[in-house]
Amino acid sequence: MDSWGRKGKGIMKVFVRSRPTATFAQELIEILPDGKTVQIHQSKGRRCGGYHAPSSWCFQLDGVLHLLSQEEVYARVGQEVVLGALDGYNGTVLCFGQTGAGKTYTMTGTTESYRQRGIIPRAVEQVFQEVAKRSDHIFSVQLSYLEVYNDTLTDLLSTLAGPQHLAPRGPVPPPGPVPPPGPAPRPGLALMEEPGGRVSIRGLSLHPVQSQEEALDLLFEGELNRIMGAHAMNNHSSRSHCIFTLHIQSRSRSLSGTTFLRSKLSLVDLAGSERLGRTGGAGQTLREATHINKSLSFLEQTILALADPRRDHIPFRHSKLTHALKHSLGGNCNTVLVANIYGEETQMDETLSTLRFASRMKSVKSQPSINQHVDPALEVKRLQKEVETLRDELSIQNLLVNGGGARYQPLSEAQQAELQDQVQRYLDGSLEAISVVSVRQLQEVFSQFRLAVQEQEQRVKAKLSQTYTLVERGRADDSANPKEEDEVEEEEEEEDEEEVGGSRRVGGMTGRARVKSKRKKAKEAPPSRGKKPGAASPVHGKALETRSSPRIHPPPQTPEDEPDPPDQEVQEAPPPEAEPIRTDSPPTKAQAFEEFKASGGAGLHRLLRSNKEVLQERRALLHLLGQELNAAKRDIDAAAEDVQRHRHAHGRLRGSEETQDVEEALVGRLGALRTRYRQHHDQLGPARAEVRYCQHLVDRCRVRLLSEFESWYPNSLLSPREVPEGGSITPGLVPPDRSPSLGDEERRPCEHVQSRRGEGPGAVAFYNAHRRSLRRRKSRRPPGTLPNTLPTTLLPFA
Ligand SMILES: Nc1ncnc2c1ncn2[C@@H]1O[C@H](COP(=O)(O)OP(=O)(O)OP(=O)(O)O)[C@@H](O)[C@H]1O
Repeated sequence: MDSWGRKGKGIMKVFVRSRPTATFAQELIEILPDGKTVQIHQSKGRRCGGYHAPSSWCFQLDGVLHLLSQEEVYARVGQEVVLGALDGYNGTVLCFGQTGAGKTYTMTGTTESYRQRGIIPRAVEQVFQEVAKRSDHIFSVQLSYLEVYNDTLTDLLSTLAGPQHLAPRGPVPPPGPVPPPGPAPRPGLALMEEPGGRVSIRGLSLHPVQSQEEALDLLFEGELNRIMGAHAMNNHSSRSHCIFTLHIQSRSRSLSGTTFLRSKLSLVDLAGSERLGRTGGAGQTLREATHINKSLSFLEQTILALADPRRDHIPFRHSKLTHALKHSLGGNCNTVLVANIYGEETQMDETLSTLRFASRMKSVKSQPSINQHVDPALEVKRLQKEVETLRDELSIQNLLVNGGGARYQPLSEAQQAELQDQVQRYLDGSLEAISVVSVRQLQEVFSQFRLAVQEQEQRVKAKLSQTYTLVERGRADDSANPKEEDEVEEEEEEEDEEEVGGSRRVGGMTGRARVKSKRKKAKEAPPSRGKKPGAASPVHGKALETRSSPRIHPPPQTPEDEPDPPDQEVQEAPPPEAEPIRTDSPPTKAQAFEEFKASGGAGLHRLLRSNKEVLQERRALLHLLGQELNAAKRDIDAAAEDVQRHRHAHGRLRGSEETQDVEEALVGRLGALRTRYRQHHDQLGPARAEVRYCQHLVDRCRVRLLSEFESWYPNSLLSPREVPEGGSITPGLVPPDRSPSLGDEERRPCEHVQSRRGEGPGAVAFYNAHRRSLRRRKSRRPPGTLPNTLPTTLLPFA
């Protein structure tokens, strides 16, 4: 699929969008039939009649979005940029224009209506739809929301906990009055220029998001925190510039892919340009307007500099806004500008100035390029594999062309013995030179020399010790238990065979780590306890007993290696068979676990068992494959030796046809064996991955079974007074009188959401996020105060 965002034509796209109004100045604003040109005619009353004053201006743009719905606007403006961002191109959409011309409506839309949502929520929806479609890639999406107000940076999402921060957290505020709603000030927020020229904002929170709903939740949270104000031109005016950024990272699922893509999609709602006299502001509003105009004027200067090929310095650092947007204007970015105009006669001066800005922006060049990065760890793996393949190829080539002198595979035992013999003969002087044709052989020769030197040293030491009756000590301890390694392997195997035993694996160690720990403990234990089953504490004894007879399903118990035993009873009680079960007391945890497996946890238990069966099957296959691989390797060594032997024996008769046939047959066999080896080898990786995955599933099932048991145990088997305070309750077991129920207030929006499901695939996520933002707003507003935002109107104001 080819599209603008990915072809990267190198010029910014500029659209004009007009705010609908009943008194649209049709005589003065003419939209030509090509849908791309706007002509502005000077009103007769205002024409100054001078020689230089033109009576009309013509602006050629990429499209005029007049009376178009939000959906149509997004299709023209946003869709391609978003697709580009998912393919690794940086993308920016900016809304610019006079105050009240519809920038926020275009960028965010109304948060109450799914149909009238703007570019940001639509972009979020498209990103997650595409992520779901592109199943051959793994995506990660993070977002940030920055506000530039009076040339100060604010994190609009700092009210939320949990994201990554690049700056240290601010000092703890002293006790005092409750702060007003909105983001807490983050003194650490600062623009940083990294080596290589990349601009980052220290302290701006980055929020990982997994779904459209999560992202919208954050968008609406940020909207709550934006600084809004009312003035004569707009009741609900954004007094700041806002930059909503999606940071997208993707990598191919294929194991051979070592690169990943990282792109930024910046969606910018600029504050409105305004004539100070017309907005009627004073004090705070006037100060804000001065800052807004100043930063927009710097933006314009920056854009003019970007558009001028003779300029080698671009004044990005003049304002926080341009500095933050350094890589979002031109550069390697797909940039789209929406110039919002308010087409009433009284607004003609502002309209003209917006259109002039738009046409200047159109001449800014950009060079979009994919932001591809190499993952060093994966690259090393790929290169290692390539070296292995090349080595194989070299050795085959050498065998076929030069008669197989040089070898690039590890040396066989026979070859090592041959070299050892050569080294010995060389050392005792019966051999003039050692013939070496590969680096591996050279290394082997060196290690044979080292061995020879070490042996010589040993001999000298032994002689000396005999002479001076020296006794060598300290070796006995090391070989105290030669079977230990084997036992470890066996124990490890049995660990895997073992049935789930209550809470013993939750939070504990796994596999080899557990065995090592046990071995260490066994060493540390007093000698009288030894390794005898049952000699230690009951639980310890039981655990060991279980190992010696893996077919008996052990009851759940706390392993001795678990850091915090959850239940004293299980730790200290004698084994079940030692104490008769008291009918008037609750069953032990071990018995309860058996019961749980037969009742509430039966499904999970069955799943665990079948997963384990699959795991065992896969392991057996892997084992078989390993054996076949070893056999193939041995066959190759034998066949290579046959070839050598044949050449050695028939060296002088090489020209004879019969000898050649035999040699060809031997070499052919060797080739076939190598192919078989490679086939087995290729299967090994996927087989190992399968085993790992099955093991992962088994582990998850275990953990799930245990955690469900932990929830089930106190509620099902103990009387209510025995339920520990704060003990968890499994949803299915909650008594009806304790079940959580939705209040009227909660239920109503749910019904509302249900009824709106038909509006579109993302409507439910949109309304869910909206509902949550309303709740947050309500909970933050001090009692008795009015909402801090006014209802959004769809009608033009008078
Ligand atoms: N295309 C449109 N369709 C319907 N209503 C619109 C449209 N454009 C703007 N409006 C309405 O006009 C009003 C002002 O729009 P908005 O707040 O988006 O302007 P703005 O350019 O962001 O202003 P400011 O710079 O002061 O923040 C809002 O009530 C909005 O709903």
